[in-house]
Amino acid sequence: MSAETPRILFVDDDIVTCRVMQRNCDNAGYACDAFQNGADCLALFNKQGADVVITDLRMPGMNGFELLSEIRKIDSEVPVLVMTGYSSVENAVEAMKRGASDFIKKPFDFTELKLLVERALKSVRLRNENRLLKKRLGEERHRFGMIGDTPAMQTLFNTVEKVAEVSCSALITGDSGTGKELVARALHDFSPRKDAPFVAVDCGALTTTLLESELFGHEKGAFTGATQRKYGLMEQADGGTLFLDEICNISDTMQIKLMRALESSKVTRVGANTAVPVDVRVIAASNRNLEQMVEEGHLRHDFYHRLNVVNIHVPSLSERRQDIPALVDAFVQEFADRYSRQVQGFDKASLQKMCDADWPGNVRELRNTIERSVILAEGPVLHWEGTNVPKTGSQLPVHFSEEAFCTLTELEEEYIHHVLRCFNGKKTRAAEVLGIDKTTLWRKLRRLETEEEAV
Ligand SMILES: Nc1ncnc2c1ncn2[C@@H]1O[C@H](COP(=O)(O)OP(=O)(O)OP(=O)(O)O)[C@@H](O)[C@H]1O
Repeated sequence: MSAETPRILFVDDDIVTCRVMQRNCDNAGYACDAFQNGADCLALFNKQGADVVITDLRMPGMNGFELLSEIRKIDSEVPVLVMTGYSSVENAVEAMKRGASDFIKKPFDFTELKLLVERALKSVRLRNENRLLKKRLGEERHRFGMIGDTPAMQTLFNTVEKVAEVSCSALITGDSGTGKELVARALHDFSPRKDAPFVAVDCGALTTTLLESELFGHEKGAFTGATQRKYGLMEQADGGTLFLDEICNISDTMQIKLMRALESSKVTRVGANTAVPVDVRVIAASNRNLEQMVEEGHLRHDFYHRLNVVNIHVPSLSERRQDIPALVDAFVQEFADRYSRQVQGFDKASLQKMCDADWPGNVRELRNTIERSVILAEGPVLHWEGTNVPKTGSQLPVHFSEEAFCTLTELEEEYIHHVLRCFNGKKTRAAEVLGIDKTTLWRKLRRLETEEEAV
């Protein structure tokens, strides 16, 4: 028997009908199990499933309607054909209402039944093919681990595909949370450099001196605290990709040093006399208008052009609202799995509100909103009121006292540390929950540390 042999479960309390049916099915090339009661059929269906179930309606014990309802609880799609010797319109209507795919009047000849079985099998085949096709289409549309069905995202995916092939520098622009880092990773993962490291540096998080030592490394004794040689990130990324995030925050001195390293493909560790050859592809990202920064003199013209060989712009979420339902679905699924929550998705009105909202924090903000909704879910259907709902006191995770007051700065410090503690010090997660980018969090923490040192 081949794996494609259709499996039929047949139920009729008359033993002769069962035997005839089995014989006819054998001859027709179906694998048929026949039962004289609904409970036995249900037990096997529960264990192995079937391609088609054919059941009589009037039977002692579990009748055909009850069997149909039980099967529908397990499988909402398997075709169930009902047979009835007491053919009445009411029975047929009732059977179809309960989810039967077809019905047949008794007595019938096998050729007649076979036609119905073939029709049912064909509809199952078509549905499966359709699903497969949709899945394939979906995979094509959701490329590089990114969701995006809109023309803007399809254009982006095509550009990523082309740019990934070559090793040129690329500048990724777009608002915070639009997915620039995902694009950078895709450029690396789909490039010939994919087996070498992808090294990301948050340029906004480090002072010029620290960034220099991070990027270029240093020799033992190069400065106080340099107790041993350190290989810089550029050397670590050798053969791979160096991702410079928040490039707009880099100082003039560093722009010059970095440009020199990129032009010569060599780095000089801090405190070293000789340069070491490196082969890195540089991808930079910024959420600021770099052309304007060049015009205003905050960014070097030559540095900007060195990075901007190809510009990949990631559109903000409000420019591609049609992607919101697919993103919502994917994030609901992701967080339902992660937090083991039995949730189906948002109700229609909430989904509409999500599609209409502005999402200044873009995909990151949408993702965080969904994560929160899934964690706090009170039932299988999620509900979202919108971003503009004022928070009541009880929703705030801090307790305010009428006797003791603190400054906003103190409150901010307290809250940042609270969130960091909740996420075991993980700054990326903390920044997401706080609704700020990583650089801003780093800056705030640096400011707090400096203030503590000064006390
Ligand atoms: N198209 C997308 N499909 C699925 N997830 C996405 C998509 N775009 C962004 N995300 C998710 O949104 C979050 C923010 O993305 P990412 O960090 O790449 O943004 P960014 O533009 O680099 O942000 P920033 O400028 O603040 O560094 C991440 O969790 C990312 O996985």
